[in-house]
Amino acid sequence: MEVVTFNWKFTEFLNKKDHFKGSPYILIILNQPIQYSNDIFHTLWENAYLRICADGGANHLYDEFKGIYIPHYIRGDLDSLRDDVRHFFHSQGTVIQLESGQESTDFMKCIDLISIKEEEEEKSSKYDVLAIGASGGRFDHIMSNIHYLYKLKDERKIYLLSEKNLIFLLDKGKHNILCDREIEGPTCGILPIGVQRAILTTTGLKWNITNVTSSFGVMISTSNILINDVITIETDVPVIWTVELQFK
Ligand SMILES: Nc1ncnc2c1ncn2[C@@H]1O[C@H](COP(=O)(O)OP(=O)(O)OP(=O)(O)O)[C@@H](O)[C@H]1O
Ligand SMILES: Cc1ncc(C[n+]2csc(CCO)c2C)c(N)n1
Repeated sequence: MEVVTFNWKFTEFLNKKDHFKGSPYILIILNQPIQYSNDIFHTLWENAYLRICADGGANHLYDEFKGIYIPHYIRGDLDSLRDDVRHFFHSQGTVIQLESGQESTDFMKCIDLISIKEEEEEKSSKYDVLAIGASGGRFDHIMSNIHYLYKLKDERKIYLLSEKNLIFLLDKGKHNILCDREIEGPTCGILPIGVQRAILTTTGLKWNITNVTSSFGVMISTSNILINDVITIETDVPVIWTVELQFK
């Protein structure tokens, strides 16, 4: 069985010891306060292939950085984008796209844009997405952001990144997660969201399990602790991996 490896190497990436050599990613700024230090945000921004604000995400970018960072696109139903922010970014060359459908969120509308760009570029592979601001604030928004990890799991890798958490989906199968314990951990969790139950086998954690059934109302692994740099997880259905982040 194929083993899927996740390797973010946050420290190397954020210290810019090395130019980012991972797969190219697209940065989506969601409508939440941007809580990173300037250095970290700068690195996330600089290394992105394309930068997109989901509607009111642009307000935060503008308020936080006073127009230093100009996104390629602002997209959404534009019910959150302030007029002063719209005018400023428009004057700086940002493409502002109104998509008024009320069946999908502005996050999803931004991902639709990425698919459109990939078709235009006739790309055979899909860009990874790094979405910031996905896990704070409104619970329905947080769940919707996680829902899109499931919906798009066969299409591309999406990472939800906040100042405190990294969240991504593990599809059914075997995974090696290479953790950078300078920044990731100590706590982590495996969440069988959207499935009836998952049968899990793990190594590298303080509380490992072997062929154990995990489901809400029975047992879920939260407040677990990384004890190795490499965590292995085997699951028979998709589950959510979450790890605490402590940026120094
Ligand atoms: N409080 C929040 N917590 C987590 N994610 C959020 C939150 N607010 C917004 N987002 C994310 O940012 C995106 C853009 O925000 P925006 O406020 O424009 O939302 P929306 O999709 O128009 O939904 P709504 O109209 O219900 O607010 C959302 O689609 C969502 O992914
Ligand atoms: C069953 C159902 N529930 C809620 C919505 C509303 N909704 C979902 S995404 C979205 C866009 C937010 O900008 C809105 C308004 C719907 N359409 N269908």
